[in-house]
Formats: sequence, C-alpha cells, structure tokens
Amino acid sequence: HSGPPLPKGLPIIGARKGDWFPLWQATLRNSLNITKAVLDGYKQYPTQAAILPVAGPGGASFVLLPASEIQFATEQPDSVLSLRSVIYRGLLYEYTVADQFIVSHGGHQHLVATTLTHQIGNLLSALNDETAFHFEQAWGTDTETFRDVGVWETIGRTMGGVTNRAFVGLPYCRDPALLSAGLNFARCLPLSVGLLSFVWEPLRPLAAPLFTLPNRIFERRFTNILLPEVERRLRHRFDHVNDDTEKYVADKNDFLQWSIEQAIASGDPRMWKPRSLAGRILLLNLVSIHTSSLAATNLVLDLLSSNAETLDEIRNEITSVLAETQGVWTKTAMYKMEKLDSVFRESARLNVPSAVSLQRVVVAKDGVTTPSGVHIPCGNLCAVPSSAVLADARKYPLPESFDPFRFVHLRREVNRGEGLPDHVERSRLSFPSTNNDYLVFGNGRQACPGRFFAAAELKLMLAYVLLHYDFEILPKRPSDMWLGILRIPPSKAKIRVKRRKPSEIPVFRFPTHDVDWS
Ligand code: HEM
Repeated sequence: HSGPPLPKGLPIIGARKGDWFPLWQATLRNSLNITKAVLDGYKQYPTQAAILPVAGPGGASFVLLPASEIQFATEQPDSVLSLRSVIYRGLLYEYTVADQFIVSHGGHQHLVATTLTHQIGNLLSALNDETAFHFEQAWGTDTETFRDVGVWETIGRTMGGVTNRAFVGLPYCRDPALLSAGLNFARCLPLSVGLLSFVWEPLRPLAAPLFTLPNRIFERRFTNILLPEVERRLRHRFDHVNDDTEKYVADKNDFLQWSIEQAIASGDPRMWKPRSLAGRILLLNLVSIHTSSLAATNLVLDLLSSNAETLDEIRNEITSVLAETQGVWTKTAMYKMEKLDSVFRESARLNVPSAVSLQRVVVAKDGVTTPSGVHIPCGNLCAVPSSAVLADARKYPLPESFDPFRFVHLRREVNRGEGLPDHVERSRLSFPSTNNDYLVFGNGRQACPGRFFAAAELKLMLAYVLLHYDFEILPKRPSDMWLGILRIPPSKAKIRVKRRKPSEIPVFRFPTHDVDWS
C-alpha cells in the first residue's frame, strides 16, 4: 500500500487466517467479487471501521466506515472529508485536464445546484424536442416492423444530445463532432489515469504529456468547436453592439450563458477566458452523461425484462396525469407521475453504479476521528458500504428482485397520517431524494447537485419512448459486470422496438414558461 499510513489495528476485509500477505491477497479476492466483499464488511463490521482493499478502476485501500457511521460521513464538511479531492486524485485532473484554472476554480458545480436546477421547468420543452430528435434517428420511425437496437449505444448518444441541449443549446447539441469529442474525452480518461498511476509520482510530470495526449486532443477538439460561439456571446455581452445581438443573447437560456453571466459577475477576467468557459462544459459532460446513460440503460433493460403490464401501467399513469392538465406537460404534472419516478429509483437501487459511496479523502490536517474512536490520518480515502445497504432485506424486502413500484408503496407508507405539506410528501422517496439508506446520488452537502436535472431528463426520456414506441419483452435480463468498484453495463445488449402509429400517440405540449423548480 503506497500513500498515507492506514489507521492501525483495523480488520482487513477479504484477508484470511494464514495469509502471507493479507493486504495483497485480500485485494485480489475483493477485486474478483467486490459486491461480496462490501456485503461481508457490512455484515461483519456493523459498528466498526475496516480496511477494504480493491484494485482496478476506482480501486484503493478504502477505510470502509460502518453503516452506523454513514450519518457521520454525510455530515462532515468538505474541509474534513472532501469529495473534490477524490475526483482530482482519482482522475488525475492535474495532468489530464490542460486548463488547470477550471479545475482549481470551481463554479460550474454551484451553477448546477442553483440555476440549472431552478430552470428545469423552463427547459422541459427543449429537452423533449431533443429527445424526440435523437430517438427518431436512433430507433427510427417505421411503424410496421420491429427492429434491433443497441441500448447502451443509442441511449448514450441521446443522453449526450439532450444534456448538451441544456448546456450549450442548438445547433451544438446536435454536432456529432462535439458529442464524440466529449464522449472520447471521458473514455480516454480512465486509460490515461491507469497508465499514469503506474508511474512513480515524481516522474509523472515527465510522463504526462505522452500518456494524456489523447485526452488533450479531445479537450482541444471539444473546446475548439465551442470557441466561436463562446466568443460571439462574449462579444455581444460586453459590447452591446446592437439590438439584434442583444436579442441573440437574451434568447439563450443554457448553461454556457449562465456561466458567462457568472464569470462577469465574479469580476475575474480569468473566469471569462473563452477556452475556460468551453472547458467547463466539457467537465460537465464528463460527470453527467456517463452516469445518466448508465441509469437509463439499466432501467430499459430492467423494464423490458419484467412484463408488458408494467409498461402499460406507466403509460396509463402518464396519459391520465396529462389528461388532468389538458395535455400540458409541466414539472408539477411530472411530480404526480409516481410510477414513472419509482421505476428509476428502483432500477438505480438494484444497479447502483458504484459498490461504495460517499467516497471522501480525509483532508483535515490532523486527520479525523470517527464516533467509534478510530483515528484516520490525513490523505486516507473513506467510503461507506452503500451497495450492501441497498441489498439489505430489512430495508428493501426481496432486495434482489426488480419491484418497479416499490417506492410508490413505500412513499404511501412513510407518509401515512403525518399530514405533511403536499410538496414534502411528494418529494420524499422520489428518485433524486437522498438518505442514508439510499446513496445512489451520495448524501449531504456534497451530494450530486445534478440529480434533479438528471431525474427530469430521464423521466422525460422514458415517457417519450413509452408513448412513441412498442417493445418486445426480453426473455432474460442481460447481466452487468464489475470492474474495480464500478458496475459496467452490458454494452452490447440489444432490444427490439417499433414506432407506434400516430393515432396511438397522445398529444401533449409544453408551457413556454414555468415557475421555479423547487
Ligand atoms: C443518474 C445520473 C447521475 C448519478 C447517479 C450521479 C451520481 C453522483 C454522485 C454519487 C456524486 C458524488 C456525490 C457524493 O459522493 O456525495 C455526484 C457528483 C456530482 N454530479 Fe452527479 N450524478 C448523475 C447525474 C449528474 C448530472 C446530470 C449532472 C450535471 C448536470 C451531475 C453533476 C455532478 C457534479 C457537478 C458533481 C460534483 C462533482 C464535482 O465536484 O465536480 N451529475 N454525482
């Protein structure tokens, strides 16, 4: 184990009596079956921290905090347990991202939590438009015959387009060169990181230019495509040249525009360097598209390997809610679609993307002492056994089965008789809500700021495909695999789809303006 000293005296998950090299042997065993390792840790050490060594993507020697300390981990500020440091360390941003300013000066994360989340209602119409465009291309419009489509590939492309519609708008969100540069940047990253992590730290600056070359090429390609647009908007924003141009900017309601406003408000010229503004969009692509595509792919595979009645139940819910609003699709209408929401929460529970959650680097200089009295020195990586919590039958009965409306029922139970305000009742146990038993989006102050947006675009997408396509039910759920601590979807899995006839598709529309999403 290289790195800071691990806390002393903790048991090692995966080590056995008589091992010659307990840490190494445990690393090997855990890496071959990570979900079992986390489950063993969860069961054997419910109130005591343990070491969980894992190799491979995302792997490390984690200090696995017990389930009883999830609340403690949730509550720690980022000056003690830092998520940002996990990302910078895990992705070696120091070498893999050329523009270090955007790495050291956050800002886009805050905009995701505030403006993007508040604007969801206003974005719904554009997101739906983009969803329709990409599915028509990828799944076709033939209403006569079923066709095979690759799930991961077509959904990934759609998520890229839809998400970038909110980030940079038309026509860029449909530019295949931009989308593939973003995707390739994300794909090359683990490779560059993998290669660099074999290099002795003092030599990394020398090896980095070569090992991270593909990343830098894609970063350059992505930002080059956006640069003219960024410069154009900046010119308009700064020069106020004429009415036409002011209108051009005023019409823009996307992340790039909010970033420009944020940069100008900061007064720091480094914030509005065109390449930095474009680079932030790339970093956002990195954190949003893979995660959302994973959630959507798993959901489609789960749903299509359950039964046709479930699909119809969700379709009926959507059409009956829309009937109440005369076909107008608002965020409030979407709130009412509890089944549509529940299937996502259930699928993400069953297919949690990472075996551990709340990954945090101890950044407090003197380390941190847990409630059970374990001192963890600065520099160590902590995590909690979230995948085991999500598979605990005491919390989720029959945890291994996909129970699409599990959370519709749970919500009713939780809320019974409490007389909570309506919006609280509705949001409890909804897809993006987090708690210690549901850490798919993390929890606490550092939880995923994009989860409300992700939930909205995913639900809109599922509603679109259910209303516009028929599906053949799969005989068997194609299985995922694990690499390091990460779940890898069955990227070659195919499904059979056929466009519905126009007469079968209910008509709905979007209001041009909506109130804040909160
Ligand atoms: C289903 C989709 C998604 C999942 C499962 C997911 C999950 C997560 C998780 C687990 C974290 C770490 C939280 C913690 O440890 O407490 C995170 C962080 C983050 N997520 Fe998401 N996320 C999703 C979609 C998105 C989207 C769509 C966006 C942007 C629009 C986004 C933006 C971020 C950002 C900015 C961070 C913080 C990382 C940083 O500081 O750079 N996520 N996400």
